[in-house]
Amino acid sequence: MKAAAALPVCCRQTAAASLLQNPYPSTPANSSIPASAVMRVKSVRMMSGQEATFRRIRHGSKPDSLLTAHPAADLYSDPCEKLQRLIEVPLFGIGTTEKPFRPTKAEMLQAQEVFTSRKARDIRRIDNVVDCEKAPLYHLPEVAFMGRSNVGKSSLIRAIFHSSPYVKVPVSKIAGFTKTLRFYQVKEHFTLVDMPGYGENQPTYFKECVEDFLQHRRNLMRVFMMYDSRDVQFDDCAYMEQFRIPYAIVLNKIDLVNETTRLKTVAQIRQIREEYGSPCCFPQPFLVSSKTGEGLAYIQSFIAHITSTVETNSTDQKLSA
Ligand SMILES: Nc1nc2c(ncn2[C@@H]2O[C@H](COP(=O)(O)OP(=O)(O)OP(=O)(O)O)[C@@H](O)[C@H]2O)c(=O)[nH]1
Ligand SMILES: [Mg+2]
Repeated sequence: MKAAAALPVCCRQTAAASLLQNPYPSTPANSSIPASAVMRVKSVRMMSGQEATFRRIRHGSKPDSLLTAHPAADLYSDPCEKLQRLIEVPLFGIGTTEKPFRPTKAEMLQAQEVFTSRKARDIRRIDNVVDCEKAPLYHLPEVAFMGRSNVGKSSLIRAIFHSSPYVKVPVSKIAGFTKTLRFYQVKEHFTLVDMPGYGENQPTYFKECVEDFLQHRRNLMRVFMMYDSRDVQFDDCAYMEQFRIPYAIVLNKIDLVNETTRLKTVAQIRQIREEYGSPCCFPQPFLVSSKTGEGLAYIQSFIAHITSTVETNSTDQKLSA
């Protein structure tokens, strides 16, 4: 396939440079969400003890369920839905055909079980390659996590596997830590792929490695475009739109930003989709914290849903097919 566009770090030399210049401005000019509505948002504090409990579960020796361990906590509610309650303008859903992903608690518990391992081989790393042609096609659906260095891709995968004590996902505070495509197989259901980050300390072979993967991987169901909630620039989405790669936006590290910042970013995503069309972008962004576990159950459910591992009836199938 011809390479007409490249990811932002490489895009200056490509024909798609103009498309990528600033397709998603950081301050939408005509946002239909009034600034006053955003500013009226009250800051909501995190539930006390939530982070500590999540840590205990993550490092505990026996597999546990994040959801059942928090019967009273809001770990299985969608942080995005909480934002929606604060304003009247819909944050996502353009027209009448788009419905947000709303798994029930029972469906979330089922998804949680998918990511829980009781044997070492249930969930495991199966490959670690630079050249995606060297990674076999596993005949399983694949989902991949991409984004700039240090946004927390590996940390999110580690958090997703928190009930699987046998699988180790290396993370580091040093940007550019993950240098290869790392494939994790989840039982006989699907594979998750952790990708090298771009920007700071990106590997020299990044373009070949990641673009080949994105353009040629036949089983790739969805790419999670990850951002650090403190510094969101949607300049890389144009690449996904151009190559028609289905993706969903993930705002990680929400523990580090307040409700107002979250709301502004989500409003910006809505604006972008309206202006740009964004047929490949899943309408609903996922707000998560790999550190506290907030939003984790939602993204676990979404992965289980799009890989047809857990049926989620509350979703418009058209959006996630
Ligand atoms: N506060 C907070 N810190 C986080 C969160 N997620 C990741 N981090 C921290 O961010 C740093 C980078 O995390 P990684 O998961 O290695 O980031 P990455 O995107 O995989 O980075 P590369 O492999 O370099 O592309 C680490 O110090 C993590 O502890 C989060 O949700 N909240
Ligand atoms: Mg990494």
